[in-house]
Amino acid sequence: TRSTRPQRMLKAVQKNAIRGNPESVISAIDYFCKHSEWAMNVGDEKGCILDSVVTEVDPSTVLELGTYCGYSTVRIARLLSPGTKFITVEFNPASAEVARKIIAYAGLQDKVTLVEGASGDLIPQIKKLYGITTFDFIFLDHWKDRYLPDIKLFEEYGLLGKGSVLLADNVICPGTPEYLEYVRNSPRYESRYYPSHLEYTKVEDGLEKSLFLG
Ligand SMILES: CCCNc1ncnc2c1ncn2[C@@H]1O[C@H](/C=C/CNC(=O)c2cc(-c3ccc(F)cc3)cc(O)c2O)[C@H](C)[C@H]1O
Ligand SMILES: [Mg+2]
Repeated sequence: TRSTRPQRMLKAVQKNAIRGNPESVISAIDYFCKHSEWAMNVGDEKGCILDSVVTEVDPSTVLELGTYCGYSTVRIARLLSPGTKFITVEFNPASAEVARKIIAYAGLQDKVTLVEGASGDLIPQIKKLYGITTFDFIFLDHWKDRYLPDIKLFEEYGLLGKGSVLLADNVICPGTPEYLEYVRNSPRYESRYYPSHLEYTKVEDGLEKSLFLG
């Protein structure tokens, strides 16, 4: 049967990247998306903003919602200090399998815990299952209508501490209007918009960084 786009992306990584070299894995995926098939990775332009926020926060605990093929997982994991706890959540088994292979090809499998399942099911159990009290950095890149319900779960289960940083992809395209309205109007967050473009295109998009004030 015909391969899937994530499988073709994995093949491109295995063919064009150097095993154990995260930069080459990132470049191989960006090249594939620019010259072969567009895919919904955060991409190189927004990826640089992601890199700068991760570097600035230098988190001890990280959560990513929506692993997809692992592109942003590799971008984040390559910047983390040793001993950082990084959990990424993906509920599509086929995506999770491709992501595991791409993360492993980059040599970052020991830095990442990929959990297969739905964020809504996992979030209430994270303290118990992983011994994490609060997250220093959270990257939201899953279904856009789930950003708001999930941030409310973070609050409900006490997973945010003073200074926790949330970074949300696609706040313009496809857009996350309810989430934006919430973080921009809630007195519990200080939000800032980083203008950019939809991955591999000239379409306007951007990232919203929200600092939890406690
Ligand atoms: C239980 C559900 C919630 N809990 C969940 N728990 C765990 N994993 C979850 C959950 N919800 C979803 N996922 C996983 O995350 C991935 C899904 C990611 C979704 N991303 C987009 O839709 C998007 C679209 C465009 C775009 C822009 C313009 C266009 F023209 C076309 C496309 C651009 C972008 O940058 C985008 O990130 C993966 C496929 C899916 O299995
Ligand atoms: Mg995205």
